[in-house]
Amino acid sequence: MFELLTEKFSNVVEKLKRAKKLDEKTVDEALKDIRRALIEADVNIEVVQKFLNDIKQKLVGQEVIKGLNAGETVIKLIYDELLNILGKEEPLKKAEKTPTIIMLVGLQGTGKTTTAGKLANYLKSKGFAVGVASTDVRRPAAAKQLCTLAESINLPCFVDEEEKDAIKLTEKVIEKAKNAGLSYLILDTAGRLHIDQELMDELVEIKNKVHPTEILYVADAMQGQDAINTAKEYHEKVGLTGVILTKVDGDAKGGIALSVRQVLGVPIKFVGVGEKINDFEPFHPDRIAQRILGLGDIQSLIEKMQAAIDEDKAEKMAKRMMNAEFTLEDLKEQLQMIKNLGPLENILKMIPGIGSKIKDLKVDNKQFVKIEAIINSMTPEERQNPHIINGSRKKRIARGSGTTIMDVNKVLKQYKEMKKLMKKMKKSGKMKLPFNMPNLPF
Ligand SMILES: Nc1nc2c(ncn2[C@@H]2O[C@H](COP(=O)(O)OP(=O)(O)OP(=O)(O)O)[C@@H](O)[C@H]2O)c(=O)[nH]1
Repeated sequence: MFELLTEKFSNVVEKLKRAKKLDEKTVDEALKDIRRALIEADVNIEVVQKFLNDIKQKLVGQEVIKGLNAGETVIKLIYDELLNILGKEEPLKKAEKTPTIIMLVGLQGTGKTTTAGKLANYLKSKGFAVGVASTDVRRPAAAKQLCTLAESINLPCFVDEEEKDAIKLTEKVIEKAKNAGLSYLILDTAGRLHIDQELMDELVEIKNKVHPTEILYVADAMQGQDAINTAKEYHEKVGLTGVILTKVDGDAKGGIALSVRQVLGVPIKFVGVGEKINDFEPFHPDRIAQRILGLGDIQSLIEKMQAAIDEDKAEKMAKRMMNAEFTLEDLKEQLQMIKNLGPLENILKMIPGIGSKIKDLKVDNKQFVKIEAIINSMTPEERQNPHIINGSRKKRIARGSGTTIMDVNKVLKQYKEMKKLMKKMKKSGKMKLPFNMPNLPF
């Protein structure tokens, strides 16, 4: 979702890094490029204006920061401003008395029910006793969908198909949930295709009845500014405490993520990154800002790897990458590890410097299997020293993997490209980020 922003911002960053001094022309050009990038990515126009004004103001009288050159100083300001508009990371609040009730609201089809299951699963993975409940009396199928999801992850689901009054239903399910000794209850509410006064009244009544600790608006990232406008109405009528952005894995332009905090004044708390129950993550503004600037997201990459392999191995692998010691053997090992982590592109995007080049490194999932077969057909020596792979070796590898010499060449080229980038970044010191980035493990 951040590809467009990453591509454009990385260009700005590259230009700034080459700038010798902070003259008006350099800064104006950078700001113009940023403005274009933000508008193209569908960022709310007022947010764009604020972003540019704040940077301009900070630049007035700005001295070059010690240890950085002129361009890096501007990059640091842009990073700070990105963090500013994305807002601070805010974890879920907890109620004084259990269960903490998290009410999910939003239009039909945004992924609300799926998100209720994902959030419950996420909290369960943190060791909490969690349950889900539905207050939708008009569409019994929605409650059924929620219970099927809950069943698949062994969590209790509180529904009452006989009850046709949403408020009475809410009272009943809350009572049941309270007796179940839960830490969290996720309350999925009814959705509509459009904003509807009757539904809003119902939501307000439910809110007053159950006093939820969190009221999270589930927004479909693909709907861009429309989703923000709808969220605004929900916020005015019901009062939101946060947003969950779904379908971030799609080709949404990313502007919505940069607009929510400023327009609504509430944080994005989680993002949905796929259709599966585990495709769900807390929203980390600092990591997103790094990713947008083309600085990668090593922290998320390591966390993803840790989920699939042991910690030592993940750290060793990341360090090898940071030192540009990356061999085809490493690539093969990574391919095996990340098979369960979704499309390879999503992983590559987290590697510093690769996010912005991702278009040149397109690896689709069919290719994924092919790459593995090709590397498997190499000898261990060839994997460590790919430069020894000559014409006859290529022929043998292609035959062994059921592919063509062209396919083998492609893998070697992609590998070389990755290695080149890592080397370049190591040399330019970009791996050691030019300023203090929080949360980096090195
Ligand atoms: N790619 C992707 N699809 C998602 C994500 N979250 C939900 N979906 C899909 O979006 C569709 C709608 O999700 P639901 O959970 O049924 O949506 P809802 O808002 O509850 O809609 P109703 O149940 O119709 O009220 C489903 O096909 C989900 O699999 C996500 O993060 N990424």
